[in-house]
Amino acid sequence: MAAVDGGEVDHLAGERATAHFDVDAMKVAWAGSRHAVEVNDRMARLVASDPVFRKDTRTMLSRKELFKDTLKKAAHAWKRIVELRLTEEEANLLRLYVDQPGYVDLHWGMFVPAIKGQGTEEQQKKWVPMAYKFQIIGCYAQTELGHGSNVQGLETTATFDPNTDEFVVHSPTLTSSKWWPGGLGKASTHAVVYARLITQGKDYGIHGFIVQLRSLDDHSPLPGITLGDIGGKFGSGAYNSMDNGVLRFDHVRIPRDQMLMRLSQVTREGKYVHSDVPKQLLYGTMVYVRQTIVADASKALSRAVCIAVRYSAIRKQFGSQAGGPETQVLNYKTQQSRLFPLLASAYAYRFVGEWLKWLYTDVMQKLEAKDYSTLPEAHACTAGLKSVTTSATADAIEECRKLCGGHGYLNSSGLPELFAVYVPACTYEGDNVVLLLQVARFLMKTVSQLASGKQPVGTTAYMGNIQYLMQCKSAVNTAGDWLNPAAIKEVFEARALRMAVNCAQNISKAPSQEEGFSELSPDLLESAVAHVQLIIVTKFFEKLQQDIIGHGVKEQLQNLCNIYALFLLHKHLGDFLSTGCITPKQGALANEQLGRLYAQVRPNAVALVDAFDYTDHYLSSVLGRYDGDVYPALYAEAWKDPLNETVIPDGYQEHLRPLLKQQLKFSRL
Ligand SMILES: CCCCCCCCCCCCCCCCCCCCCC(=O)SCCNC(=O)CCNC(=O)[C@H](O)C(C)(C)COP(=O)(O)OP(=O)(O)OC[C@H]1O[C@@H](n2cnc3c(N)ncnc32)[C@H](O)[C@@H]1OP(=O)(O)O
Ligand SMILES: Cc1cc2nc3c(=O)[nH]c(=O)nc-3n(C[C@H](O)[C@H](O)[C@H](O)COP(=O)(O)OP(=O)(O)OC[C@H]3O[C@@H](n4cnc5c(N)ncnc54)[C@H](O)[C@@H]3O)c2cc1C
Repeated sequence: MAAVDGGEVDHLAGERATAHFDVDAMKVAWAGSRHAVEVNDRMARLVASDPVFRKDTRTMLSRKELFKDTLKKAAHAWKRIVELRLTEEEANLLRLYVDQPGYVDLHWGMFVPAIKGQGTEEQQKKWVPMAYKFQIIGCYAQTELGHGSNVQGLETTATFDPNTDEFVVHSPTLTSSKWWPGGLGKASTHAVVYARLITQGKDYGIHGFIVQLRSLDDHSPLPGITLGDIGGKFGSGAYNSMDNGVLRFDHVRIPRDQMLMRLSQVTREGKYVHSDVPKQLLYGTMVYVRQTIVADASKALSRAVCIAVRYSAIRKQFGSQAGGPETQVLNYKTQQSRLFPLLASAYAYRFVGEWLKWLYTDVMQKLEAKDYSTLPEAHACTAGLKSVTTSATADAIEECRKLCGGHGYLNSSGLPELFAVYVPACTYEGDNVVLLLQVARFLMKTVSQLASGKQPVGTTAYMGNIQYLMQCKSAVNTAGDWLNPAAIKEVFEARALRMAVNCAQNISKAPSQEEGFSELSPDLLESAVAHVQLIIVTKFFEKLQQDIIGHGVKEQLQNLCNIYALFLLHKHLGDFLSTGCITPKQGALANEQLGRLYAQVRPNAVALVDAFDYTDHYLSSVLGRYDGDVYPALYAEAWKDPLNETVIPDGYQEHLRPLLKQQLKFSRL
């Protein structure tokens, strides 16, 4: 079934007819199962057909109107979820297709997971049902005006008072004001607040506390609490639907049992007791969300690519000398070499996101059984993949805007808003550089353990092959040799390992480990990126080993996988050459092969984006319409702008007319 909600004529029918594969089967490969295709399709259509979820005028709304519209949509979504008795999977998809950031994201995405992950069973029994019924609305209040990345540097205090069996939550300085939490500004009634726990005169560092912020009767802030929105953000529409907030506490008292006590407890007497679980589990909610952000990266990227591919097939510029028809811009090799790697990346991120979800579930099961051994790997993978996929996706959305020429700059193309809503993903849930440095630390630790004979496992298992990978030379002789997965994997592994080992050796020459790490941090970032790119390439190859059904589907995915890997090789040629993994000639052969692969993708490009199965409502782009009827839609859209409500603009009488009617006063004019 095609995701049409556009017009009658299919201007892209010719493009669709040239596809060499079964699009419906590709939809299954993309979504993960036939069931997933069906649920996605049903939820997307449910949203698209409901007038409350319209978003075509969103960028023209004022901040207040936009926020109210978000409240309306969230309440309506909840009503539909309850009425239709949607499952959690369906409800989550409904939220996704409503496509408007709002307090519910933080309520479900962070507040509830924080209580589930850090609360005792008793605390979960008390708070989770209320949150599930929306009797309370929660947010995740960690970041402060003065500190975000450095969680251990937060300043808010929660001091235990044994006389009343309460914690006193306080913001001692301006910089300790909570700043940024989504949903905090106007909607939330409660928050999980991260604060320094002080008891019996000692500071035990950061812990989570459930704090009520607003009255459940009239929504006014409770005594001692100052609350507000932190102000307008980048772009029109976009993330301005979210009430990111500021919060200050003036000696606010909460019962002792509102400290989240799964990891550590404070007794009635005020004694601090730490359980035998690693203290990093305090960061568990962030790990969970980073994993969902990787899955979301493929959504955002595929959306931008879908728009750019369809429009590039419609848009024509220049023609034959003989005055023949103009050329579709998609036929230009430059357009292909900019666009097809992004198409391939969308598929790559989709599959690595699927794998990461599996890894996360596996780690959670192990944690339940008190096996904490895979926690560092889970942290490194979520942090690294979050960083690499969001940075590349943000860049890619902007590239798609440029690929759409001037029209890409119009709000009606959908790309400006998509970009504005997406870019903060490079910052929230951990700044991408800070997170890559975490990966680098993990890599340096792994390298240092190699000497002691400890065999690395999981995504660093390749490092165990150090003898071979440090000296191997690629055997690629022809462009076609680059189609061999083993040839690609070998050079990606050798590059990642050699970069990590180089860093480790250079760090060891520094006066101290810390100084060396700091001095080498730009190189460490690149080393971390190389490791993460290897993971993505490897997971794509592993996906191809699975049972993939449908005419031509596997072949298309193989092409995309090769494009993804060879594009990275081309982009980071300096790494591969300087580490001696390949020769300049082999680099040139990879580029030659890339060109051939682009030619194979060309007739399939439109069908490959159709396989994302997006409705026109979700894409919200006149350029990315399923039917390709771009020009009438662009033309009609312009007339909807509030500026066109009147022929003569507001301000004509005051500012334009006097100017035009002025008497010339300058003699020389
Ligand atoms: C319609 C209704 C529908 C309803 C239906 C239902 C709908 C359902 C809806 C669902 C919607 C979902 C959508 C969500 C949307 C989200 C939106 C975005 C929101 C954004 C939120 C945020 O933006 S929220 C704040 C995030 N703010 C950070 O992200 C701070 C980063 N900053 C750090 O994270 C730490 O500050 C940093 C740097 C590690 C240093 O940590 P540190 O100071 O402790 O120091 P060290 O670096 O020394 O680490 C010491 C040792 O801990 C190890 N380690 C560190 N972290 C670890 C970890 N996580 N796990 C394990 N181990 C870890 C490390 O590897 C070391 O290990 P070792 O000692 O062995 O080497
Ligand atoms: C849209 C949005 C929504 C958010 N939602 C929430 C929320 O719901 N709840 C919440 O608690 N927080 C939220 N945040 C806050 C967010 O998590 C932080 O902004 C983020 O973690 C980055 O921290 P920071 O702002 O302190 O950046 P900083 O750390 O101040 O970064 C500034 C610069 O310094 C660099 N830098 C910092 N440390 C290092 C280092 N060690 N080495 C090298 N370079 C470094 C960074 O790379 C960056 O270039 C949100 C933020 C945004 C933008």
